[in-house]
Amino acid sequence: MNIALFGYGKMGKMIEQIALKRGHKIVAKIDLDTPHLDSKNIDVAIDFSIPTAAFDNISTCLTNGIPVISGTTGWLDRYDEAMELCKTQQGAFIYASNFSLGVNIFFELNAYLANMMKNLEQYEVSMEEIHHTQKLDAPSGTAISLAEDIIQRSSYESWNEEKTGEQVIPITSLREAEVPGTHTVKYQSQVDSISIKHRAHNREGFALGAVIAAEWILGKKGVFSMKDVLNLG
Ligand SMILES: NC(=O)C1=CN([C@@H]2O[C@H](COP(=O)(O)OP(=O)(O)OC[C@H]3O[C@@H](n4cnc5c(N)ncnc54)[C@H](O)[C@@H]3O)[C@@H](O)[C@H]2O)C=CC1
Ligand SMILES: O=C(O)C1=N[C@H](C(=O)O)C[C@H](O)C1
Repeated sequence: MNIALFGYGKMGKMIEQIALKRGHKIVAKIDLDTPHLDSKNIDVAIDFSIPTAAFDNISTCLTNGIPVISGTTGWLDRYDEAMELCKTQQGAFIYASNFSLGVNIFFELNAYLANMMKNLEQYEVSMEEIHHTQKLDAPSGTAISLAEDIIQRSSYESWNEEKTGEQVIPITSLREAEVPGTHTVKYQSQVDSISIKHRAHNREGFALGAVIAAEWILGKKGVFSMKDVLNLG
């Protein structure tokens, strides 16, 4: 499979290593100093760039008929537009706030727990995410996905960086050198607390998930999620 990388930073480099090991070729690396996209010979594009560039990168791929996988976070105000474009172009597109198998299992666990807790008013939910200090967005895309999955299943109505009301899920974002990504969901009552936590040890899980998604999307049309790729839930 011939892959174009949008963003050749920490994730782009890790994806390159894993893609090569799985027998794929990197035919284009698009970054700030190498912005040119020659759409010939590209089977699929993988975008791990920056929040302000993600939509344009996805849009370039879809208008050139290239299936695209995006892991960039912090651009979701334009997600609906990306879905529409994918439909009108009859393209193929997957966005995931987190491509690792472990976090996708954690998403299922979070949803299961949210269903169990939804009528237990003595518990209040809160969330914490820790990432490296170079991260541009906060809260993390993964924390937002976790919060939205709880909101769908409970009387919580929104999330915020602070506890601004009864029905608000507070998300604390901490930045510490070199942390690849740690997420905790905590339910607390007067008498006890229940926590679930996922800690990434490195970036390999994210990168492997993105390459597996790229392999999976070949020959498909539509907007998909990692749930489809991993056949979860
Ligand atoms: N969904 C997931 O599983 C994961 C998502 N991420 C997200 O992926 C993104 C990238 O993460 P990292 O690689 O750690 O960041 P990074 O900062 O190491 O790399 C980003 C790269 O994008 C480049 N870039 C800037 N403008 C660009 C443009 N217009 N087109 C193409 N490239 C451009 C930068 O020069 C840089 O090389 C972030 O949004 C991060 O939150 C990171 C890890 C896992
Ligand atoms: O920026 C990162 O590094 C990460 N970003 C994603 C997010 O915002 O959730 C996924 C992962 O936690 C690493």
